[in-house]
Amino acid sequence: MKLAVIGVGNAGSRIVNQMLDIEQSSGRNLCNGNTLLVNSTKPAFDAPEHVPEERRLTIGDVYWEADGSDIDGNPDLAAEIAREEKNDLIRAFDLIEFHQIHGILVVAGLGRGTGGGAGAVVIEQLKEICDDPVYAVGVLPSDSEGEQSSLNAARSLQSFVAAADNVIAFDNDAWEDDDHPDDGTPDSAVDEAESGDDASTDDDAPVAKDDAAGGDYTRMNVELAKRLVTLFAAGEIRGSSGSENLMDPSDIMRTLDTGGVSSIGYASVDLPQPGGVRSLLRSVQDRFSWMPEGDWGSDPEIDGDDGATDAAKINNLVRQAADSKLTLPCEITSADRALILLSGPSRTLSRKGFEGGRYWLEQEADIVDVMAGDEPHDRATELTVVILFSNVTDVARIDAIQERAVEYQHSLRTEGTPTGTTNSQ
Ligand SMILES: Nc1nc2c(ncn2[C@@H]2O[C@H](COP(=O)(O)OP(=O)(O)OP(=O)(O)O)[C@@H](O)[C@H]2O)c(=O)[nH]1
Repeated sequence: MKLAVIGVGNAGSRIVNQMLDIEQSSGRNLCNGNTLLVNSTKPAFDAPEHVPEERRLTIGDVYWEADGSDIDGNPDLAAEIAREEKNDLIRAFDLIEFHQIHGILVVAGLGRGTGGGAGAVVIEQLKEICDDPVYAVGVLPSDSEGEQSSLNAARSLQSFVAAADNVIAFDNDAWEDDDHPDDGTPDSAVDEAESGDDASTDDDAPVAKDDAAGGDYTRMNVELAKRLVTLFAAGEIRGSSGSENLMDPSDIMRTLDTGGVSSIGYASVDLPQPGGVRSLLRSVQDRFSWMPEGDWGSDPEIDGDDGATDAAKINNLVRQAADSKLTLPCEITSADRALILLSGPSRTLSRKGFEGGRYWLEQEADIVDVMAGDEPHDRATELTVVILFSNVTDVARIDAIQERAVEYQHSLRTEGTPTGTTNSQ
């Protein structure tokens, strides 16, 4: 699938930048340069910067010059400024080659001002000028950010859901937790680790908390970006061979057609690598992407000639992805639709295992509409399963944010003074 990706606010800008970093390193072509950042300040990046200067729009300059204030956590002011500077937004949208893409992804953090406030206006404006679906990624603040952040997030999430075709959510609260490495790790993954299998759901690794300037979020941004790029760029790998079960953009669009809030699960397993001359040939080929995929004869060690083992591995990986820490932890049985993507070298993509995993998910999550597709990636060193759960409705974290927001709003009305805190980036 080809998407234009637009980051709004600091979080949105960093996550989009991280997506582009992964797009480049994984050899996928998700957006073909169709990127844009919209912000009220200059964001600090946690990866090499991939969005050229001319694709970065700064809003609100006139305000700051006039009265010295800035958005500083106020989504209403951010939305007002974005509406007033609508013409600049529309001019910036001209940089997007709409004929090249299937949809647009707007990425923003919802706990403060610019992402939640201006982000909603960006989505509304895009919906007015193009017929392609506009999806959003909404990052929910962690509990420690205080009541004001919960109120901002509750309100912004509502406007994102109303304006966008679907909102994929990421819960900082669930992902920042490095004190409890077992939190969210599925029992199956623990079993695997104990039995020596190298399958991983990536959620058992601690989240890095280094410096300011977005450094606290580096690990989270990588995890989120990896899931988004693997899902949306399925089939956009340079030099990948065809497959009868190839993931089609229309399947992803149909899955997201439900509207509402969605969540992503992910699991991967390393594959044994070839040695000797085969390895040398492969590394030469990797350096020169114009070289055709080599067929150097079969190597039973990596070619997965044991169909039963491959089928079991894939079946197991689907279960692990469903049980993994989701971008937004939720009750998967409350999803309307799901989509399973399997990515890896074509020789390891066992149809039987995939169908088994799909059947398991249908039963386990009680979802009638489970779509599935694969992405042959002959240079991949791992087998990956991504599951998209669309329109999940049983989400404890969203309930908690809404409750906290209502209580805070009530306290503002009765006491008249804010009791929450807002954190800057
Ligand atoms: N996952 C992730 N979350 C972030 C990151 N930066 C900030 N956040 C979250 O996103 C929310 C919004 O923060 P920012 O993006 O810095 O704020 P903003 O939208 O630019 O708004 P203003 O600071 O008011 O201009 C915060 O409440 C955090 O929960 C990031 O790099 N990654």
